[in-house]
Amino acid sequence: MHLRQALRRTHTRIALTAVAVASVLLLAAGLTALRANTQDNLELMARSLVYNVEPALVFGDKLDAAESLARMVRDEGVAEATVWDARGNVFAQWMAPNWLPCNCGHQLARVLGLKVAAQEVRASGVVIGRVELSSNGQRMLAFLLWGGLALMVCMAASVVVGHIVSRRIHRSIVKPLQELGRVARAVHRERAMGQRVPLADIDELRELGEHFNALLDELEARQLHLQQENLVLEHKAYHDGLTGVFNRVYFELRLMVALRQAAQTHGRLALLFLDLNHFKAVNDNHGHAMGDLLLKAVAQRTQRQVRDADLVARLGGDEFVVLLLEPHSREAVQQVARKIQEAVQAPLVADGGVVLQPSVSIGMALFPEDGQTMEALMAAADGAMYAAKQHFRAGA
Ligand SMILES: Nc1nc2c(ncn2[C@@H]2O[C@H](COP(=O)(O)OP(=O)(O)OP(=O)(O)O)[C@@H](O)[C@H]2O)c(=O)[nH]1
Repeated sequence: MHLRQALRRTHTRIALTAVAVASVLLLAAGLTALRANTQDNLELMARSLVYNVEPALVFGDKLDAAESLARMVRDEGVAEATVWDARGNVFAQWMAPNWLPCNCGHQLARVLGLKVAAQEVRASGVVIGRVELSSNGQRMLAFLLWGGLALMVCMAASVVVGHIVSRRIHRSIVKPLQELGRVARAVHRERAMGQRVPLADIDELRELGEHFNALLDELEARQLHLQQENLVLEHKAYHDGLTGVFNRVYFELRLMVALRQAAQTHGRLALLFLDLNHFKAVNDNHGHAMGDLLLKAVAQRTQRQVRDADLVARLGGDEFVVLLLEPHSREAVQQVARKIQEAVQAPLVADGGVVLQPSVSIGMALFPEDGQTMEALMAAADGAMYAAKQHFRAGA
């Protein structure tokens, strides 16, 4: 069952019970008071009748007694009024016309214990007759009917009010709870950390919403921190710390994938191996920092000579490698190698006016003709670079 239905049901039950209990108690109290008042009235009227019918009894004037009866009790809620003579015979009588299909008022009066009001008629201290009055109970019946009607109206009003109250409560309690659920679901399923719950009007729920939002703030900050850390770690894992180009791990991964794809599509690949000449002398003569500067310059200069899709990596020390994807021909690769060599070997002016004259040996290998596995291709490029270095040494 939904909370809204439960609230509506509970409110309606409480309201109906309260109205019913209050109405029954009020009706009971009202009837008791009315019964006492009716009994008093009957007694009072019986006493008045005694004085009015006494002359008629003394003179035996039944007509006058009947007129007195009718005149006095007609509109006073009396069911039956009887005057008895001293011998116990009916001297005069008046009976109220009954408009109702049943004798409900009279029966109600009996149920409520309303007694017949009786008074003796005396003349000169001698009992000459008796007067008896019984109530028709119609005032009490009317009270009961109007009270019942009012009870119905109150109950209908309670149902309406219960409905309105439950809707208000639903809006102020259930809606905020639904919002909490919606945001929690979005965070859980879609990792939507940017979502926040709107704050409710009810203090306790607003406090809950504030705590929830604070928790989301913290989670979002942690997630951001983790993402940044992951990026840094990923960068560290695949990049060379000094030069910023890719490292050996990443190069080997990419070469493996490129070889597989090239084998499937009958494509071509080219590998250039670079090794600086006499790099040790730079370190020795100008210091390690100058050596680092040269390594960074070599990385940048090489990177500038290739396309974005190609890959430059530092294998370690003064060794670099370039992976060229889909080269047109061996001549095209040789041309790229020449461009790289020219760029790297341009003079490098360091701070303090020191001018370095870098030199590099480059070896190349092509897939598939020079090697079909990663190891074979790298060995071929390394061999070619070694041959170029030997050539350089022989010339130097
Ligand atoms: N500044 C600097 N030097 C490094 C770094 N890593 C390696 N080296 C040095 O680079 C040099 C590389 O050695 P080699 O390649 O044998 O020296 P080379 O003088 O270039 O010898 P050839 O290649 O035969 O011409 C070594 O002296 C290493 O100490 C680095 O990160 N920074």
